[in-house]
Amino acid sequence: MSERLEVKVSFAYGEKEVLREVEFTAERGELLAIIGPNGAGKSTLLKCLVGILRPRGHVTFDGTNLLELKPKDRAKLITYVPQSSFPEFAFTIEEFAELGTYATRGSVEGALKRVGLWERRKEQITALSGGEYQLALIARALAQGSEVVLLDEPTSHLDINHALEIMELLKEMSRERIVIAVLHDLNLALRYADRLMLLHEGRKHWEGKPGELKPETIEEVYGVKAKITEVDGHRVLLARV
Ligand SMILES: Nc1ncnc2c1ncn2[C@@H]1O[C@H](COP(=O)(O)OP(=O)(O)OP(=O)(O)O)[C@@H](O)[C@H]1O
Repeated sequence: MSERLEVKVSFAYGEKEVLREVEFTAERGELLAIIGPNGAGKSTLLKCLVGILRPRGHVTFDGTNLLELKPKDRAKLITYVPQSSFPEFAFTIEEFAELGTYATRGSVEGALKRVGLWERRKEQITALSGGEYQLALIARALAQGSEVVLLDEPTSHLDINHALEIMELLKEMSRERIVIAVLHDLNLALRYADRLMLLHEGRKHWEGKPGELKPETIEEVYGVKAKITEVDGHRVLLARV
């Protein structure tokens, strides 16, 4: 088994071309961060990977083009955690985690324990704070048991403590699967990702390890002056207009 995701996709909303031959690979054991300015196509890319949108091209895992699979078969291999918005329906935390297509009792228990919500499983999902709800979303993805987990801005709306907690969890999850997260916080991306892919106007502008990102690349894409320095062994990005 190659345990590798190979992607080459293009996508248009009607006449509007949004992704242009975006090509990359991701390996098991890797946390890949997708970064880029607003409107670059990051969310669209995740939706294409998971099959919510139908791109041109291929999304291949271990030699199988996921785009050709039935949704149920695809769900075994790839899971998507959307941008956090609170559910309108009344579920308990446990029922919510069971919503994944392939969740089993055992996998739900393991997932809720992993994110620290097992003791609260009988509470209503609406009783959770934003950060806790994000953990419940991740538990639902974990319970599904997929090889590839995609997350759209998993740390948005979270305080720094909860954001770090989520990133630590993603890092741990990535040891035995492929985790791909859209991140707006470049410092979290620099600190936690094994690799970064920078999208700009629907194209892959740059790809590399956090240690390889140059301030000029940030300036080209975001239009801000950037400085990258090191604090406690981590690369830190400072930006100014
Ligand atoms: N349903 C849609 N119909 C038409 N255009 C859309 C649709 N959804 C997104 N777009 C457009 O596609 C482009 C890419 O949007 P997308 O949401 O993928 O970007 P993004 O990089 O995730 O942005 P952000 O960081 O602001 O969330 C934008 O120009 C957006 O206006």
